[in-house]
Amino acid sequence: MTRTDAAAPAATPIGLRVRTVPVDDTAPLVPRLDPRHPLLWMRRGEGIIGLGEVLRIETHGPDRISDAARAWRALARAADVDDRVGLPGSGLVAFGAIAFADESAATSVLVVPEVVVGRRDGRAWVTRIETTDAAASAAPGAPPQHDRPGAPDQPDLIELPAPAPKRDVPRVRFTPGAMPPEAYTDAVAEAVRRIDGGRFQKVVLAREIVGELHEDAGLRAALAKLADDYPDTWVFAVDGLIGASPETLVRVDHGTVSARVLAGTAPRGRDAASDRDRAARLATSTKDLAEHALAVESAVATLEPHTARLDTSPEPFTLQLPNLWHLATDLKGTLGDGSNSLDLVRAVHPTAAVAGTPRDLALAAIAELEGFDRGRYSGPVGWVDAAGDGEWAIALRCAQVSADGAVRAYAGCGIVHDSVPDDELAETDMKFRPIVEAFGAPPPSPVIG
Ligand SMILES: C=C(O[C@@H]1C=C(C(=O)O)C=C[C@H]1O)C(=O)O
Repeated sequence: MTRTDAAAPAATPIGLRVRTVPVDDTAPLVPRLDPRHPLLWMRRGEGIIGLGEVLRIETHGPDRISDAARAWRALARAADVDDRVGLPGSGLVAFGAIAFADESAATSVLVVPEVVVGRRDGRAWVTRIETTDAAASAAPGAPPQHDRPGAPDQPDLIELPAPAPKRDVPRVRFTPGAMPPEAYTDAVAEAVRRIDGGRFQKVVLAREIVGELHEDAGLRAALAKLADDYPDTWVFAVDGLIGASPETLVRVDHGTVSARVLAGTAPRGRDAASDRDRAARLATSTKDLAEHALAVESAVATLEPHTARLDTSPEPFTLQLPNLWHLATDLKGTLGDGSNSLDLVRAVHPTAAVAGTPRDLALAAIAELEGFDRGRYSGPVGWVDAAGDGEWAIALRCAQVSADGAVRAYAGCGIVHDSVPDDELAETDMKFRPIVEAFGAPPPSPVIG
């Protein structure tokens, strides 16, 4: 595995040989994941998994996204790609997870796997990636590349790991981490005071819960549960960051661009009637519509300069998830300036859905009032291909699992002038549900009608 610090002076880009072929395999993706180092991007059963690691690009600091974009362009340009499938996610891809804050200690990564298995539109494929350096340094006497099963010339001969049987989800007991509940409601009250004082319009404040994962447990069962319980979200795993996000930061596919903005949240009802009522109240709530409008404005303002055309769905709609309702707006357009998906990630991150409005004042308030490092929570997570196309979500409803088994999960809420601290705390509990249940814990609070 090669590790590249993208901020270092440009060295000769590493050569990659990439071959994608169609396969008949129709087995689900999740059981094939490497439980220790899962790489996953999936929605409604379709997507890609990565096995092994050829190289990673690591970046830090305020230029972490543009540095990664530059390093990726150089790598992709030098790659020899034979893609016989031509679907989003085939050919050369890297899985990425990017830190939320400029000053975060967390590393931003693009990980290039050795093998990618993908499924989309009823088709399946396998991609084999290797460095040409590795090919050149094959030991004397080793069989020629094309005779080895799984060599790039014959990726269809790759022996895929057998799907693993379903296992129980590992039990993790979560306790408050940075920003325990009392500190959170205090921070929300202080944010409301500052908003009322005219300092800014909206700030997103998050809190953390922490747990310990048994060293043998692996992450496959937790990911299987996220995928089963939240099929309509982006279920992801990149370098220990796992989650199920409903929010599409940006997708780029052959010159088209799309995004889904979420802001404004309500609990699900206890029965069908109260559930409908919850959704109807959310759709007409002045507080939530105002909070939502700020998030849409920020997404449009940051995407528009890169598009020839950009349309938004006319009214925010209510998006139903198993744990809550969101207000949602879809954006769709065509690219106008040759940007790739990482360029757009750089342009839109952090949106008002996870930072606030105005952005700079909101970020300063987050640093002061939250006071902990969000790591990759609320940062971009997704994948990019050789042409720069890709799919990126905002890393929400997620946890970062470290090599030592420490699990840190995060959830936050947009605070506006009429936010009520206890309601916001309850909303974070709803948002923690996917991840705490994926780790075998009971829901943190009952769904109220
Ligand atoms: C910040 C989070 O979610 C964001 C905040 C929302 C809100 O405040 O209504 C809704 C969706 C997300 O954009 C989170 O899940 O941690």
